[in-house]
Amino acid sequence: MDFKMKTLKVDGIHVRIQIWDTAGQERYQTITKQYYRRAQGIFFVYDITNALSFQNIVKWVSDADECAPHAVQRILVGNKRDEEHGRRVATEQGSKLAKSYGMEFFETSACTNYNITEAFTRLTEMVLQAYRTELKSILPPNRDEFTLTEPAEEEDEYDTCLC
Ligand SMILES: Nc1nc2c(ncn2[C@@H]2O[C@H](COP(=O)(O)OP(=O)(O)OP(=O)(O)O)[C@@H](O)[C@H]2O)c(=O)[nH]1
Repeated sequence: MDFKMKTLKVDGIHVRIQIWDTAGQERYQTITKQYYRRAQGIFFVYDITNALSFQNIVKWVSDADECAPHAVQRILVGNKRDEEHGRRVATEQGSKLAKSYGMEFFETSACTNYNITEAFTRLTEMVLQAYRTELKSILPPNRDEFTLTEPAEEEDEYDTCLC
């Protein structure tokens, strides 16, 4: 299980997000489910060059449905967009599946950084929207903006991709 912190500025608010990268292997499934319980947003990520990873999304979504809070925000991601030559899952298949779940859909590349910030920003926006009522209750009066935490001076970038 990988864990990272990242500060994003979304809708004028500095939001510090905790990112948990859960293990994809079957044997860790019980532990992985524990992490869904406190999740506010989930990316379901498959590899566009691996049809099996796309088929497995159904299982991840069903686990999350079982364990995650009702208000959890979800986005489907097809990663490795830089490997177009090895593509096994068409963009349309991804967007169709996302639509069937009522999710937004991004194709990304962790290698070239394609759509990474966009996907994280969008999920953060969706979480802020979903938890707006709770957020308002902690906003100081007469403030249009609220810094949930000060941005850290230096933070890790997203995982470096060794590909
Ligand atoms: N070309 C390319 N390779 C990538 C990309 N993202 C990850 N990889 C490579 O894919 C391999 C698997 O990446 P991981 O991040 O370990 O994948 P994972 O889904 O977290 O794997 P689990 O730990 O089993 O859940 C590594 O060799 C990465 O370098 C990408 O966008 N493009």
